[in-house]
Amino acid sequence: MVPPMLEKFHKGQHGRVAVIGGCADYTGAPYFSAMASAKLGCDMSHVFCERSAAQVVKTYSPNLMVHPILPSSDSVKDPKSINASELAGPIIGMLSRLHALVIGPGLGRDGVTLQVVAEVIKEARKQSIPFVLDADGLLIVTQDPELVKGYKECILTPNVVEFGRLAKALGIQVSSQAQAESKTSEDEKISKESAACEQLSKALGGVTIIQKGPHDVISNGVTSLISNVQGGLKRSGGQGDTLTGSLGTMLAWRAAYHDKLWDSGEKDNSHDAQSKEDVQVELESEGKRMSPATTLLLAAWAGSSITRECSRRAFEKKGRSLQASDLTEEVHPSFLSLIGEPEGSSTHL
Ligand SMILES: NC(=O)C1=CN([C@@H]2O[C@H](COP(=O)(O)OP(=O)(O)OC[C@H]3O[C@@H](n4cnc5c(N)ncnc54)[C@H](O)[C@@H]3O)[C@@H](O)[C@H]2O)[C@@H](O)CC1
Ligand SMILES: Nc1ncnc2c1ncn2[C@@H]1O[C@H](COP(=O)(O)OP(=O)(O)OP(=O)(O)O)[C@@H](O)[C@H]1O
Ligand SMILES: [Mg+2]
Repeated sequence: MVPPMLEKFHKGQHGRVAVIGGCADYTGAPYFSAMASAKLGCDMSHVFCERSAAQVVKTYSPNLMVHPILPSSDSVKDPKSINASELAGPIIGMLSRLHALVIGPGLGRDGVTLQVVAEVIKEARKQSIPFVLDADGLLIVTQDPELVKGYKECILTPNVVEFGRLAKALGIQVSSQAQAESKTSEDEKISKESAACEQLSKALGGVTIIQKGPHDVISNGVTSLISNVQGGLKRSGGQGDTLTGSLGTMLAWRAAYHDKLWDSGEKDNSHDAQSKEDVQVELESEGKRMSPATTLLLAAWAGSSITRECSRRAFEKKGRSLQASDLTEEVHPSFLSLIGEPEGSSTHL
């Protein structure tokens, strides 16, 4: 699924990813997310943020393209009477040029902003653009689950608290951590946790969920995986942003794989994997193209594993002083050690 580095490619073909987030309160989250996308290897990394955040994010890095086009109560005349779809126009106008969106890092909870982003989600879905929803973006789903229900090109990345809120909104019973802890074996504990994730994914019509925690549980409602690559021991804020950015690039690469941007040397596959068994066969066999359900799980697993490896490496160097920005520096070495350059890549001239 990872495109090789070839001389024939032009700018943008390795991925155009946009992060929607960044407001007066939070400027770090969209930066960490967009930088993870860029450092993993996408060609163009955009941030669509509130105007008060834009200059700040730009000063963190000249590599990002930062657009102050996300409205808020502070930037509209009358926050009580807005036309959300009209206000979403400038962002919607850019969607057709993007391969993937990351919605939520540092978005904040301003009413106008959330209404506008809900319009962007509707349009992205209409255009079949894959997206990741995190942080305050998940609040939009908690308030209106129909926005994503049944959309197979989307990944939600809730932490423990966000997972609880989503489960409550959808009427799903989540066993408390204490209940899971009380299970005798590790296997039993994991199966209890993946059951809740699987149920939530089913209730949302098969969206993919990465439930973050001591290990990440990934489920599309039919197939569940556990990502248990060793992580670090420091729980600083902002590590979830490396996850969303990495997922953005993985989704862009996945789109390139399905669009046959390069000859992967695999045989065409007319069977569209749906069941757990089908997905397993595709994951274990080589030489045949994978189906979208399989590649989405793989993208989720890769993003999760890379983030945990970044955290482990950064913790090894920095110990308890680890900050989110330390993970950013580990994205490429983590990619190389977990995945590596695909065959056929010309990484040296
Ligand atoms: N540097 C930055 O700009 C950062 C911005 N962030 C943004 O901050 C906003 C709010 O995000 P929050 O994550 O604080 O969301 P919430 O405001 O919903 O707070 C969640 C709370 O749950 C707690 N919590 C987390 N995991 C827990 C667990 N396993 N058990 C018990 N409690 C747990 C956290 O300490 C936090 O206080 C989002 O927009 C987010 O993107 C964060 O991503 C952190 C970094
Ligand atoms: N106990 C843990 N052990 C190892 N890794 C963990 C642990 N808890 C979380 N992680 C990892 O840390 C990353 C961020 O997860 P976390 O639960 O902190 O998300 P978050 O609260 O949304 O973070 P953020 O502060 O960025 O919003 C994920 O990759 C997750 O796998
Ligand atoms: Mg978070």
